Amino acid sequence: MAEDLWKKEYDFAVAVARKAGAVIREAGEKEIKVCTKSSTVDLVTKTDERVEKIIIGSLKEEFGEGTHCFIGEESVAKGEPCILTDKPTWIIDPVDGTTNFVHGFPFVAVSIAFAVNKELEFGVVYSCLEDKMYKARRGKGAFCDDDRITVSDVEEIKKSIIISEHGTDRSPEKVKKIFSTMQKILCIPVHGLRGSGTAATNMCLVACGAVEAFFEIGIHCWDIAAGAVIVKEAGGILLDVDGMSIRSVNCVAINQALCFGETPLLKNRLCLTIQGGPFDLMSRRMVSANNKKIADRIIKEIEIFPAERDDAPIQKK
Ligand SMILES: O=P(O)(O)O[C@H]1[C@H](O)[C@@H](O)[C@@H](O)[C@@H](O)[C@@H]1O
Ligand SMILES: [Mg+2]
Repeated sequence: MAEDLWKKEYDFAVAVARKAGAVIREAGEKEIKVCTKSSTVDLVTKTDERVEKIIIGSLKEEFGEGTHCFIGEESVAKGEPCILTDKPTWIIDPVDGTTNFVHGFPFVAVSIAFAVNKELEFGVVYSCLEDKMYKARRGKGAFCDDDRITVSDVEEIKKSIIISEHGTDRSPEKVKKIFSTMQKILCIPVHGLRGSGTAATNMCLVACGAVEAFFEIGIHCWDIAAGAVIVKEAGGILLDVDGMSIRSVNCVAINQALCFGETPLLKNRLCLTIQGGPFDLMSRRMVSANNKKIADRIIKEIEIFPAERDDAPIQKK
């Protein structure tokens, strides 16, 4: 019988995600709930680092040191490289929804993905305060616990709920673009705009059909790697917002745009359209949706801002 490739790693990832979720819940009980809210919010929780160490330690113990590579949010924050090679690689966000966790806002997820030859083989997202285990293996469907999940069949943008996040950057120029995008999408109009505070959970909500699309500019590979497999295996689509293509050229408008920058009037005359490109795990931009029609419609409204690629060379300080 053909070997069920990576099944052992997948099953172990589910078990480790559940173990990590229990640690997060216990930390919430011990560290968070016992404090007054104001002191909690100031708490710089070390739970993220502790949980990532538990996850990576368990994987190394099970599969051997040096067998696999690791990309973990906390390890990268400490200077580890964020480069996806052909080697079997774990991509880990130990606590997705850190701000939610500190506030006791009930959406916190453990996100564990596994890639080989730069292809995502499986993803596991454990929403640990809801006790929901979302999981998917490439080519084998997506599940929440033992139930098969599929994306929504809605095609009309006006019947859609779109989910996104404003991230952690509060620089005025980025905040302006983020909220201008959200305003344009809301006023299409769509049925609603939501945000759970964790990208991984947002993508699982796309996969189970609760919302039609999730997008975020500035997101990291560890936030979305597992959710990407789950959305795709649930029948959804993943795109990069890869910039503008000019449908028709108006030279005067081009010159004006070069002089004055793009304005709404010019954008129309320039007939600029933002196209969705192939999903790029490291690009810091992503749209996941139930279908291309919904994805393309919201991509048109997204105002991109630059975000250094996750796999960009580390600048020597
Ligand atoms: O909780 P994180 O692992 O930091 O990721 C969050 C991020 O903090 C938040 O700002 C949003 O970008 C969410 O989509 C991420 O999951
Ligand atoms: Mg995260």
